[in-house]
Amino acid sequence: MLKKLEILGGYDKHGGKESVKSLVLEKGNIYTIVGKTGSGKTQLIEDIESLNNGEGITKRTILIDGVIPDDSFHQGYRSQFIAHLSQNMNYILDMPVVEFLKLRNSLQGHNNLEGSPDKLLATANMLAGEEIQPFQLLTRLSGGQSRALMIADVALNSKAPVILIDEVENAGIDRIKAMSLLIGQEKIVLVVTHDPLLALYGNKRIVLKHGGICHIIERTNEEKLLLNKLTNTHDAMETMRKLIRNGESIKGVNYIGI
Ligand SMILES: Nc1ncnc2c1ncn2[C@@H]1O[C@H](COP(=O)(O)OP(=O)(O)OP(=O)(O)O)[C@@H](O)[C@H]1O
Repeated sequence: MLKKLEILGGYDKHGGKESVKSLVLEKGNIYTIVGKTGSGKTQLIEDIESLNNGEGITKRTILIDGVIPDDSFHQGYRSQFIAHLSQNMNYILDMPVVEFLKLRNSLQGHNNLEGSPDKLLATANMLAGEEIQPFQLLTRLSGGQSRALMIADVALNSKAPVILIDEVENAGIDRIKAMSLLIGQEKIVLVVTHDPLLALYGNKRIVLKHGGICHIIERTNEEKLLLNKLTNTHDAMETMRKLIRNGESIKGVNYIGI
């Protein structure tokens, strides 16, 4: 059972040593990864995903519970250790959503209740802006619906203790619900984001510059209060979005925080 993941600093794009020599990531925490375009956010996610062993362009080293994972770990367990939600859509079959989920469960031989097709669909629909119908074809899902399905799948079915998420803000899903769904599972969650609400949602922010981790910001009490206000604004916006989408007028919304 994973206790901690550790990133040992490597080199930035200019060949300088990263200011942060070691960063320990613990279970039950969300870490957001922030920085300008091209600062190396995705590269950091890739280093973690590939469990970089001091090589590659950044020369970072990823330790699992204090040690470099050996070859047998890479061959046998790595894919179950890390779940990566990216912009890519990996479902390629063209069949109704519910049939696909049933087929997948039977192929994997786990008909456990957690990931039953009905529960997975209901969970995905908590996140998707537009409801996914059970008999909708997979290839007809919108980007947001696909994303919602993948996040629900990882939250309910994946045993991976580490989750890497590359930019969910433009995915057309309720990003705060998605985060709370994932964080409820005692996992290490790393999220690349430019969104202040998501950034403040994390306990720590990993700041990148010129390809190197330059510092770690702990969320302050002031930011925590701000997060509450932003969450109220977000909830009000979501309610209004639904009303507008349904062709209704905006009334009776709780405007606290706006
Ligand atoms: N430490 C490093 N040394 C050398 N090259 C690096 C380093 N970190 C990142 N790069 C390279 O810099 C380029 C930009 O990095 P990356 O795509 O990770 O940036 P990003 O912050 O995710 O950008 P965006 O916000 O635009 O998606 C990539 O080609 C990446 O491989």
